[in-house]
Amino acid sequence: MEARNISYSYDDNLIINNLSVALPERGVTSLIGPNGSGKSTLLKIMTGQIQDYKGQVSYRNTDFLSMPIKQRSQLVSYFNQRERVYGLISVRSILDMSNQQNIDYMEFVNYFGLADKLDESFNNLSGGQQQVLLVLSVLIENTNYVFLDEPFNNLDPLYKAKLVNLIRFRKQYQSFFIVDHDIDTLAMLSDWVLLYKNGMIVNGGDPSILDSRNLGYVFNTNFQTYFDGTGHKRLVQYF
Ligand SMILES: Nc1ncnc2c1ncn2[C@@H]1O[C@H](COP(=O)(O)OP(=O)(O)OP(=O)(O)O)[C@@H](O)[C@H]1O
Repeated sequence: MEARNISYSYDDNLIINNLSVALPERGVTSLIGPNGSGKSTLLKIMTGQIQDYKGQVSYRNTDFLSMPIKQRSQLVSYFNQRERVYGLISVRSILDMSNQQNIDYMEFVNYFGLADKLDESFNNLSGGQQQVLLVLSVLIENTNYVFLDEPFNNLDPLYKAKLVNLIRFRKQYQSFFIVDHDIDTLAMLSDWVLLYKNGMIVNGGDPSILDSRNLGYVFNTNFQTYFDGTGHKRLVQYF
């Protein structure tokens, strides 16, 4: 899937500036950049929720917006917790609504320990449980491309580890495009990292590009990198 020469403005503010990106058919690509810089906007463009952009989003050389809605919804799914609030709807109904392919989702429900919550309303879940449920409802859509906007928000270390491991398993079959501010988690999970600033991708490569110099440039603040006991490069922000 490819976005080519994308530009987008809200009112007269240019948010995305002639950006091009190609996503592979499998694996995890992450997009890292400052608050309010346009990352969610880019995801909305690539998933067809914003359509009045300049440039083109295509899948195997076919314009994405020209595809029938059904085909688009089998190709891409999108998660953004801020935009999914289900109030009194039950956990089971939320999952059933997403389950267009009739898969047995109980394995996922059990994996996240939500089996006893199936008949609870969305409002009665904790923040982390709501987050996990919503990511899960996107995963069971089982699309080729999965766009996740801040999937690790509100997750405790166990939930985070479970979600990371689930994505690691599923990336063999699907392509994930993830926006998040949890840089340490993205460094361990991603196959490719894109650094984003001022409406443009300013750097891209494997997670080794997440060093103090590149991140300092993107965020205008200070980072230090070090190697942990397992030999993984880790990153800390210092103040
Ligand atoms: N519907 C809208 N109308 C007008 N301006 C908007 C709208 N949505 C977003 N913006 C503005 O566009 C800019 C980019 O927003 P966006 O949500 O894409 O940023 P982001 O990089 O995802 O930020 P964050 O990391 O804080 O989630 C912000 O300045 C925001 O205020």
